[in-house]
Amino acid sequence: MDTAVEYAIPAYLKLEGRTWTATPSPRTTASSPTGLPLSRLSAPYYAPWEDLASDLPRLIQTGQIRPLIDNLPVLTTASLQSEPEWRRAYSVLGFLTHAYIWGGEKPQDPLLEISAHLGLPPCATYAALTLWNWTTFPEADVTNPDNLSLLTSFTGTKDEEWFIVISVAIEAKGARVVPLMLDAIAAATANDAPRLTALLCRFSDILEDLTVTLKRMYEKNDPNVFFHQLRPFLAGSKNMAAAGLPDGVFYDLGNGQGEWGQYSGGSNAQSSLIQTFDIFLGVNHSATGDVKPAGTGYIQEMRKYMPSPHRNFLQTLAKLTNTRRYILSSTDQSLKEAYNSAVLSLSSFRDAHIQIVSRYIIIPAKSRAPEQKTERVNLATASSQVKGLEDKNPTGLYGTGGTSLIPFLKETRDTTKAATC
Ligand code: HEM
Ligand SMILES: N[C@@H](CC(=O)c1ccccc1NC=O)C(=O)O
Repeated sequence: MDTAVEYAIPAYLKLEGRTWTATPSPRTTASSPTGLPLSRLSAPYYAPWEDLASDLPRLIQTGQIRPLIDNLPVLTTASLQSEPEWRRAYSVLGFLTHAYIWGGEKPQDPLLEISAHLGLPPCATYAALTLWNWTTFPEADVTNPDNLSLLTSFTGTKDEEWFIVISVAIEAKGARVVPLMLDAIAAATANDAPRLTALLCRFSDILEDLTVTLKRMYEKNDPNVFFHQLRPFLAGSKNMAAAGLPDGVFYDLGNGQGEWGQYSGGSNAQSSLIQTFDIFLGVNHSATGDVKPAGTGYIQEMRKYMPSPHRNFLQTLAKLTNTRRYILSSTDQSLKEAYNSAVLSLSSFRDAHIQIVSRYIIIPAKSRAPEQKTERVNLATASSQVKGLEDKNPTGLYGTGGTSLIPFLKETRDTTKAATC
């Protein structure tokens, strides 16, 4: 296996500690694999959390999850030692939180502390559900979703597993692009147009390969299972009045104290990968997506739902990137062509994604739900019933992040395309 370059997240994190100006040797980010997400907190102290997490589908289906979570002891973070342990704790508590809210509210101090430690909000983000929630076997090619499996699941279905591991495989493949982009920035700085052209062509090839992996979503994730069984659990607590959470979720701090919070649900928009590509190519989505506070778009807002090192990486990359400026001022025709096809490969990725959203959300939302899942369906479509939003979106459908899906996704696709020169 191609060592740690293939592990998206470790590669990102390793880049954190570097200065990014010099051309890295292709293997500097690959020297030592950081390893897989921790599959279990080994300290017996945390067994109450792990035992519920490992049996989640059954406990949800049999209606036992709420009383069991109510009776959980309030554990402290004192026994969390390594960063992988903090991440595992975050992932497990993210699952328990959403299982409690949607499977039957009361996340306690540890989740607030753990999320503060990681620079994440106290809910099931993409990091909890995806980045820190998979495993594989020794020597496996982690860019192939067939080799990946899930640690914690809401439904216990293959469909849920496939939905998540497709993203993990994309992260792993996408990690290869990170050193490539840094090389490209260095090439632009050195006024080396032929090298920049070659790197942009490789960028396009990898992006096309990511689209192939994205389209594998259809293989083992049934749209009806996704929409009716899984998706309700991914929903957040923001704009969820119609689902019965007018004020969001109460975070109990104990001794009668607490506060209400509203958070977006989990979404791949909370992955730093695609945003890295946008920043590198100079695609600017700042006006895209209608979220408060005014002046910041949804894509920008979603950075708050990323682990803080990812957020910092994006910020630094935005300061460093010079490729688009360099290409615009260049007269080199093959460089411009290479840049345009890189941009178009990213907009094709977004096109394939829009088709997936039609298949997995728009179509199932129109069809009738299986009998026993009626209540779940209400939850699945609840965000579309939020008062005041219907008029803006005739399809009545919203992303887990609360955006009106298709118009928003088409806008990000069109903004991408518009970057061609
Ligand atoms: C069944 C599978 C999927 C469905 C139904 C789906 C649905 C959606 C929806 C509704 C949004 C709108 C905003 C939001 O809710 O955050 C969104 C955004 C997004 N999704 Fe997906 N998604 C799926 C899989 C993926 C995968 C595998 C990726 C992998 C990279 C991905 C990448 C993104 C990105 C980057 C955004 C932010 C918008 C953008 O940058 O264009 N999605 N997705
Ligand atoms: N925004 C999507 C959900 C989504 O993309 C997602 C949610 C949790 C974990 C990973 C996700 N994305 C991709 O595989 C939706 O509206 O259904």
